[in-house]
Amino acid sequence: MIRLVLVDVDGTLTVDRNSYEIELSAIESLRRLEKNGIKVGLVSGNSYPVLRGLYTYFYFHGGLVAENGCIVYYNELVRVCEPIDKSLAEKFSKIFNVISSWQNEFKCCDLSFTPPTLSDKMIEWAKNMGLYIKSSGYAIHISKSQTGKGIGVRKLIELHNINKSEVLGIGDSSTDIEFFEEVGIKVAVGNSDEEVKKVANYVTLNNSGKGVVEIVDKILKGELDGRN
Ligand SMILES: O=C(O)COP(=O)(O)O
Ligand SMILES: [Mg+2]
Repeated sequence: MIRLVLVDVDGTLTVDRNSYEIELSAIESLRRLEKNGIKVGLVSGNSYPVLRGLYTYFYFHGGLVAENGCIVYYNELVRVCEPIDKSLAEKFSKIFNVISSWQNEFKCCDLSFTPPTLSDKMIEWAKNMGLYIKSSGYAIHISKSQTGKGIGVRKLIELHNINKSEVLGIGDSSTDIEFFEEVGIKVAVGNSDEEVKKVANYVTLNNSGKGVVEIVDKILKGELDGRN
């Protein structure tokens, strides 16, 4: 029985993977889950203030995981990672001529940069600095801990005191693969990275937010957890 649905934001709740426009029909759909007793949570590389704002006004009640797993909120705020030296934001953006996200000012542990293209030189620099580096397709992320959304999702599920088999996750990019390892049912939206589709239990026919609408319909019909 699905009791919690966790959704990535950029590329999953948006109209497409290269857009910041929220697919409003996806939000309306997820609210149907909440009305049917299934809580909805957000899991993203975005900062806590951004995610807490979205979570509050989407009127979801399943909690959130921000900063690619480092910050968890569900009735209480839990920081799961080591803080990063924030001066690295300016250093990294100068060395590689990338834009340091405005959100970095509001982050503790995971810094992000655009454009999202990861180069071998960046990977080598991060390794030499003892940092971890990845790209979500929207931004490059560097952190001190080997964070991943999975570490935060595991903590959030613990706070819910439920089993991972009762949790369904929806995502689109490589940063969602660790997230998927911590949930029972893994859903990739239709335009996901191929590596995400490979590990998914279900790939939606529709892309991004419309894929969320599609999967919510299936959940409510009981088609995904063996009830139909
Ligand atoms: O912050 C990013 O890089 C993208 O965010 P996401 O984890 O919601 O896809
Ligand atoms: Mg995403």
